[in-house]
Amino acid sequence: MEMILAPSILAADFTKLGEQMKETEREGAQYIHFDVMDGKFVPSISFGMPVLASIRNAVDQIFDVHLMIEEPIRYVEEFQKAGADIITVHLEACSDVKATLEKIKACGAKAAISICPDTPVAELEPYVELVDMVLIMSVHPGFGGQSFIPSSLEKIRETRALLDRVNSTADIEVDGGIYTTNVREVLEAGANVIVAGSAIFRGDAAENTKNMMEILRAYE
Ligand SMILES: O=C(CO)[C@H](O)[C@H](O)COP(=O)(O)O
Ligand SMILES: [Fe+2]
Repeated sequence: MEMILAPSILAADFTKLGEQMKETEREGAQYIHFDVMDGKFVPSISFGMPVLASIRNAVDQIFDVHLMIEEPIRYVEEFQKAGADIITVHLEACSDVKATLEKIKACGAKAAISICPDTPVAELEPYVELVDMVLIMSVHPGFGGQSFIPSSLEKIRETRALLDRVNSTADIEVDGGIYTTNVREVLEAGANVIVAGSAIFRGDAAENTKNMMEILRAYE
């Protein structure tokens, strides 16, 4: 299975964002992770469609858009048009999860579902056959730079067991507090898409990507 790195630009230096994204691309990061926050589902506000559209063509990486917004069904079409390849919505944020996932697929993007640290994996069960990816949050969504919550490892194992039964081709992405020091445990638990913000963009993005990719490739 291909191990994928998704650098989260939330932690990037926005005065040189294009160049930093290119550095991660040159060193082998296959995705760019784009965190959208609405100040309601999560306390903070980040960026939205115009920013995505403006950076979309700076790189050829897959744009992995993580919507931390209430009722994301309202915006999936606009994010797809702005350049999203994968759109992740939170189970906790949707009044109709199935309709939201179907709308993502209908506009031509890949659909993913995420759960917060306090939401049990069992709640994913009705939706896993509809998705291309499950995102397990390993921090409470809303901010970069937090510490990895250790109980996430058991949730990753449970999700892998669920997918083995229902949708074995789906990916498991994990997001929050992942560094070269703990990424091995996350991969060993069954994840194959790793989001990393601070670990990539604090310091030398090229060097950090290279080091993370070296670990990921050893698990392929
Ligand atoms: O979704 C997120 C926060 O809600 C971010 O993707 C995540 O926090 C990445 O940042 P870091 O690697 O610094 O923890
Ligand atoms: Fe994220």
